[in-house]
Amino acid sequence: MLSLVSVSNSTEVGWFSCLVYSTLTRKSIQSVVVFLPTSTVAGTETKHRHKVFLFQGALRCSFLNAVFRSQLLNISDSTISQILFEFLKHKMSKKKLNNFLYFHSLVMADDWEVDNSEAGGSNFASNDKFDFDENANQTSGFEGEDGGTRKYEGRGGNRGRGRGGSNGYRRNDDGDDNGGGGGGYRRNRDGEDGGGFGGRGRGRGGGGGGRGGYKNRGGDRENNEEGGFDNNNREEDGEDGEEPRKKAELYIPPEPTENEEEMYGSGISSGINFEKYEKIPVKVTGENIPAPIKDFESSGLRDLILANVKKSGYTVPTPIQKNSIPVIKEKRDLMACAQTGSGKTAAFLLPIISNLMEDNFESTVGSPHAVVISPTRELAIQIFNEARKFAHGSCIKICIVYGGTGTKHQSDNVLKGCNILIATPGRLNDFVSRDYIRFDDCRYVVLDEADRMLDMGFLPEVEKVMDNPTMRDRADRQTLMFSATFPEEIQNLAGKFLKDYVFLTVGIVGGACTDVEQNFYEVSKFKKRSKLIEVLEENGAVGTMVFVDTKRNADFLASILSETKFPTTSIHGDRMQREREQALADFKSGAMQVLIATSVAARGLDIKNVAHVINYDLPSSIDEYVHRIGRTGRVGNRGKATSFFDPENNQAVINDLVKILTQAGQPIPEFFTATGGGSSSSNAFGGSDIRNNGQPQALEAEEEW
Ligand SMILES: Nc1ncnc2c1ncn2[C@@H]1O[C@H](COP(=O)(O)OP(=O)(O)OP(=O)(O)O)[C@@H](O)[C@H]1O
Repeated sequence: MLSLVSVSNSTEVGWFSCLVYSTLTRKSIQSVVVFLPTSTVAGTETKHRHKVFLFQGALRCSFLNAVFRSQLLNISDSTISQILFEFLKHKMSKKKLNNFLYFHSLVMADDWEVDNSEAGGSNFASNDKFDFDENANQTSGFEGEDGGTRKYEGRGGNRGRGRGGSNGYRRNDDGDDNGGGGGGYRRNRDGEDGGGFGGRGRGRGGGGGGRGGYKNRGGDRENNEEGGFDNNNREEDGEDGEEPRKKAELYIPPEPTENEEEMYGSGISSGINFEKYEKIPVKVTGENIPAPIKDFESSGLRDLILANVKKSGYTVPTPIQKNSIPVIKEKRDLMACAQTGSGKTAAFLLPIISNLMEDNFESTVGSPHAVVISPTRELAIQIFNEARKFAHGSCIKICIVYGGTGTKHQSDNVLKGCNILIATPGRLNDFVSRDYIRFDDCRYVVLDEADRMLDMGFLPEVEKVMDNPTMRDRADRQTLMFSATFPEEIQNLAGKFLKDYVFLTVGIVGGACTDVEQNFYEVSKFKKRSKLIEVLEENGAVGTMVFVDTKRNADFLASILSETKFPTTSIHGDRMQREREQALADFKSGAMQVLIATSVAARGLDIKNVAHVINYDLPSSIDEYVHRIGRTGRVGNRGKATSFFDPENNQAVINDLVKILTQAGQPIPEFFTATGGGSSSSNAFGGSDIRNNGQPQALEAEEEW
């Protein structure tokens, strides 16, 4: 049997020798073909050298990756062997080769090396004769294959995927899938045979598009929220330089709905454990703390808002709302922390809208009265929709500006009048620098997911906003910060933007939602993929969010799952904004059962019917874990989270996980202790008012948590 192994770049050479060694030691494997960018294979065990066939150069890597992945995509072995044969014989034309390079956009998943064990054996018939000639393969004639815009039109045989270019990972058995680029990974069962192997039928396959980042879209200067973020390990755009840069796309988002049913039907209905919120201990510290409200009716919110609250299906305020609403109404600054899915958005929007209605400030074009900043575009859109529903029927105008979209459309909206502006920081600063937006009238600055907004990734953008010459002094504005997690070091940083603030915590700072059942499996990275399918089979796939660490793995897994019975899409920072929104819409509507996501979707997103969150890759930060699993089990509903614990890579987070599990009353997996645990990042969660200025004022009896 001939086994195929490939490494894609020199950074992977480290694990390479071990891989080759372990591959070779498996008795059934007689030969290993190695495609390397350099001749680094020298370190391979010499006794196996006779079994190793070497090919050098990036093209070989791309090609073999393509072949390798083709196999996963169910191209028959005979097809692969034919391709390989042709290739090795130097008879393959560039045109034909391109046909297979189509797959390259999905072959670079981080865990791809694991496939060596699962799929590395290509099952070539042992009598396949390949004339391996290392030197003869040095010249490819295809260098730069990844640099330009690749066209993968019409060559079929390989199944394209997706539909209409909008969202990827869909099957299209009709073969008509011309839809504008960027969809990627389309399946086209009837792809035109452009001369490839085994192609048949008609239609246009391809699509590709790939990753590669999309800086400079529409001339935006935004940065931070652009690429999404992966737990502070943001993959830089075009990092591997192997794939074409995504074309800029002028995306104009659809107009928000005016249909009341849609507007008010978007929220999650409160669940069976909603009443348990009342038992969560609340602590408030600071000077002259306003008393909490008991219900919406006596909250002092304007009647119109109360009517809209009712239309939203809210009958009782959650603890964060009971305590925040009076603080904000009384024009105090606030740093607030409450568990995921407990209604923080309404806790700041309702009193701000009410105050603005009362104060009736004069409006100046481009000078909003309140600015809400969110770390991700999708969260900004969600807050925008929430604000629209609470302000519906009033004179308060809500606007949104966020990256990945046409600037003109958004600036036009802002210039039509804007009382409350929801923004991602990059686009906000871009608009400020173009003088579309000023902060002279800005009475409220809200940082949603405040700890994220103040961490290293976003802090410079936030400082830019706060230090803008037009920004009102902190004494003349209210600054409000909300999150489910608030590490002490971030609280320290936050202090400089706040004045005489109230510090409010519902439950334990950074604690996980107790309505989420948390399960763990010990899974090595080599087994994650099959485990994922097993878990989906067991639990049902509908409403499952799967978190992975890298954008490429998100794409890769989505493409693999789409080959199964689970309709799957993905969201991450390298997808076009149109695709991101479409992916979310498809997941929300149920058209897609599974959403594979990077951490760009970890915070804030409030999606109905998310039944299950799977951490395919456990995040290294416990806060990140808390946010991710908080996509389920919201407003008193029960949810389930399953995490794959990789003993090789996840030791460092064990102690923090143990604390989180203990606090949430969840069982601790036995293998946590068996594997010995790791060091805990001491202040990773928990905490109290860092000002330590006197006794916390317990507003409600403290109960066991
Ligand atoms: N008083 C209430 N009664 C019933 N439902 C509510 C109430 N307040 C908010 N909700 C609903 O609860 C859901 C979660 O609210 P929200 O998104 O504001 O949570 P959050 O605390 O901001 O969560 P996260 O930390 O994940 O951002 C939303 O669907 C919202 O409409």
